[in-house]
Amino acid sequence: MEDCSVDWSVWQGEMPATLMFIVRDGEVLLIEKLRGIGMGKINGPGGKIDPGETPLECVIRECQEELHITPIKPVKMGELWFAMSDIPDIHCHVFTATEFEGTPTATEEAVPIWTKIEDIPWDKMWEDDAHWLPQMLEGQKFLGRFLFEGERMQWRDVQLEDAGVSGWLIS
Ligand SMILES: CNc1ncnc2c1ncn2[C@@H]1O[C@H](COP(=O)(O)OP(=O)(O)OP(=O)(O)O)[C@@H](O)[C@H]1O
Repeated sequence: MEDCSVDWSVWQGEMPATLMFIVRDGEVLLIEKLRGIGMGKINGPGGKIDPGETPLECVIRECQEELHITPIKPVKMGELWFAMSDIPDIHCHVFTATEFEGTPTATEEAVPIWTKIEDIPWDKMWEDDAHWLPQMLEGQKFLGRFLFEGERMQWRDVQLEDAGVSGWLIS
């Protein structure tokens, strides 16, 4: 991979966002995203953090809005730093949970898809996902930094456990 043109030591995401991956019985709750950034892709529920909201508050609200469920005791597992070419840079906080209230329901924003971990459809997801989601689903915390040109990943760096967590911008 070529050198990265981004100076990550001063990088600040312009758009704070969240993602949630609920895991139960060897399956993960994914969505087909019907609108917003990454429309048409498979991802976890999540979205932009509203002004005054914490990442935890945001990820719970987005699960309620997109799937009509409330995750219980979400755990922050990682940060994703996306330097983008055509949209603002995204600073995403990634959570997991094993319990939730409600029934995952299709909405105007998302269609829920329970997926066996071994059947995750990488070719329908953002390119970076294959470089941190498997590790996270095995319980490892992480910091992933990625440079995108449009929808194509140009550069990546993923740090696991303490090496990653110590780089988080928000604990
Ligand atoms: C570049 N590689 C990427 N890999 C994995 N996930 C990515 C991603 N780039 C963006 N994402 C996620 O996509 C959602 C966008 O937010 P998005 O749905 O547009 O926000 P929100 O639901 O608030 O949308 P509306 O403005 O209401 O349409 C948000 O979870 C964000 O973390």
